[in-house]
Amino acid sequence: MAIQPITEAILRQTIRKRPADSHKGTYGRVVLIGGNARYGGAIIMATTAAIYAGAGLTTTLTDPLNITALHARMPEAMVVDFHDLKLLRELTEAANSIVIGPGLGTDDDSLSVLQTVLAGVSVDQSVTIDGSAIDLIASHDLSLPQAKLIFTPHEMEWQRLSGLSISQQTPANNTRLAQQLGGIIVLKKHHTQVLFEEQTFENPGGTPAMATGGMGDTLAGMVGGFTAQFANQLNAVLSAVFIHSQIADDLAHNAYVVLPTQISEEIPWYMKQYSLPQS
Ligand SMILES: NC(=O)C1=CN([C@@H]2O[C@H](COP(=O)(O)OP(=O)(O)OC[C@H]3O[C@@H](n4cnc5c(N)ncnc54)[C@H](OP(=O)(O)O)[C@@H]3O)[C@@H](O)[C@H]2O)[C@@H](O)CC1
Ligand SMILES: Nc1ncnc2c1ncn2[C@@H]1O[C@H](COP(=O)(O)OP(=O)(O)O)[C@@H](O)[C@H]1O
Ligand SMILES: [Mg+2]
Repeated sequence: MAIQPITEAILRQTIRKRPADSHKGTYGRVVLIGGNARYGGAIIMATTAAIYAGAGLTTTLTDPLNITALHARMPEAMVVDFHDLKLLRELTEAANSIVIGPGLGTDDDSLSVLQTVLAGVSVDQSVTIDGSAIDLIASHDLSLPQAKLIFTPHEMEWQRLSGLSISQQTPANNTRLAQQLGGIIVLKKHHTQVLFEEQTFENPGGTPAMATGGMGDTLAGMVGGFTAQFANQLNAVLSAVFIHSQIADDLAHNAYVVLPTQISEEIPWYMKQYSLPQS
């Protein structure tokens, strides 16, 4: 099947005006898990993006070293030590959308956290698997739960997960491996592709001004926020991918580099534009 572009029409169908009779519970409980002692910034950026993307209630489970920094930047987030596996399981089970992996790391503690999350998720939950969580699944050959799975690998992470070297990552090979894995695959690169069943979408936007650590962590948080709010999971993911790079392209008109946190701050303005009736 031909590769389809992600279009603004998909965003207009997805990001709708909020009903007046609604509350934070209407817009989803997002739980994000990651950020070890070395990579605290990754989970802070993912959490920031989920909140700016409109998640109703956001809880982050991370290494205790990151709690003060996250609270200082995002008081909207609730924060818990990810070593408390009982609480991790409880919070994960209560979530609509889970994001696991930004800055999680790949040591034994990280593996226990990931295994606890994967054991607790259920079919109705969205689970976005990013960064270190992809690496752990690949290196430990972990079995995947029945849930609405979304993987967000860059090309090297896709190599580890699929076994396809970057030069083997052709459309036909990618589709075959994506179907074997199941779920939605966001293959991040210059023109990011989104694979679901037999369909492949390509993001028309994106700029090398985005090549800054944390840019993918930000996308993972946006995917968490959008999948919590918008029922059509494929359209939610396509919308997150499109807006993420559209903001970057707009900022890059006048800026040599675009920071991940700058993207997050712009998300509500772009969502508003897509939610307005077309004149
Ligand atoms: N501030 C923080 O806390 C941050 C924390 N972070 C966290 O760090 C963890 C590890 O994630 P990671 O992505 O940094 O490392 P890894 O998976 O080894 O990938 C890099 C290797 O892949 C290769 N490569 C090939 N193609 C590529 C492509 N298209 N895009 C990207 N890379 C590509 C690349 O090749 P190179 O050209 O550099 O030789 C290199 O060999 C993860 O949990 C993440 O969330 C980061 O987000 C940074 C900010
Ligand atoms: N040259 C580029 N053109 C378009 N998008 C890019 C470019 N370089 C990086 N990006 C985007 O930035 C993000 C990088 O993701 P990732 O490597 O996971 O970052 P990190 O783990 O540091 O947060 C992806 O969304 C990717 O599409
Ligand atoms: Mg990444």
